[in-house]
Amino acid sequence: MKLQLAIDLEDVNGAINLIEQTKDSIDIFEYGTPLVINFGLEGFQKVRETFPDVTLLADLKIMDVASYEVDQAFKYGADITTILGVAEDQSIKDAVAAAHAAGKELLVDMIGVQNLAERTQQVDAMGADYIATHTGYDLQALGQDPFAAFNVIKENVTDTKTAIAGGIKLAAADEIKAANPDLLIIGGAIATAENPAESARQFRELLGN
Ligand SMILES: O=C(CO)[C@H](O)[C@H](O)COP(=O)(O)O
Repeated sequence: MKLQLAIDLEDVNGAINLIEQTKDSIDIFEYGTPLVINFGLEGFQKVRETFPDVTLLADLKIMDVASYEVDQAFKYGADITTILGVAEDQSIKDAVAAAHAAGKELLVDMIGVQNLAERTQQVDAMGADYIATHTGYDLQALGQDPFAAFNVIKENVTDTKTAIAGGIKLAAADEIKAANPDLLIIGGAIATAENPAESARQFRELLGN
């Protein structure tokens, strides 16, 4: 299981500071959508220039014009980018093709997908690298957690790696271990902790690798 830190802060220097504090414990750093919206890929480039060797995911949540947007993410230094599972099939196929032509990876974010089992099978057949269940902040506020949805994804993939995101805390250690995703995505539980380095270290210890 790999550990991804989702950085949903509102400033690039804060993101850089957080990476510096946690980089010994984290496999993949996510340049979150709020950073994309506020500072675009030029902000992302600053993170890449500061950390040439870390694995960076640009959370673009692409919906259309997929090959162009995927290409842009990689042009600015991303290793992985994201498209939404509710996008058109053609967009997801174009995104997979563009990512693999660049020798990079694509994560399909299933936020908002209603027919999860069927859509997971369809996306799995399109050749994406990761399929992620994602309970967004708006549903987290209503008390939903991502583990039930994650099991639907896990039961319906063949080769695609699985990921889970959305309000996951260390208190869910047993559920995390039982779910055993390929990629565990943690945002606020590390980023807004009193001691992010220690929180990241505790998640790393839970993963046991
Ligand atoms: O993509 C996101 C929001 O759209 C977040 O990065 C994801 O939900 C993980 O963060 P958290 O653990 O704080 O929910």
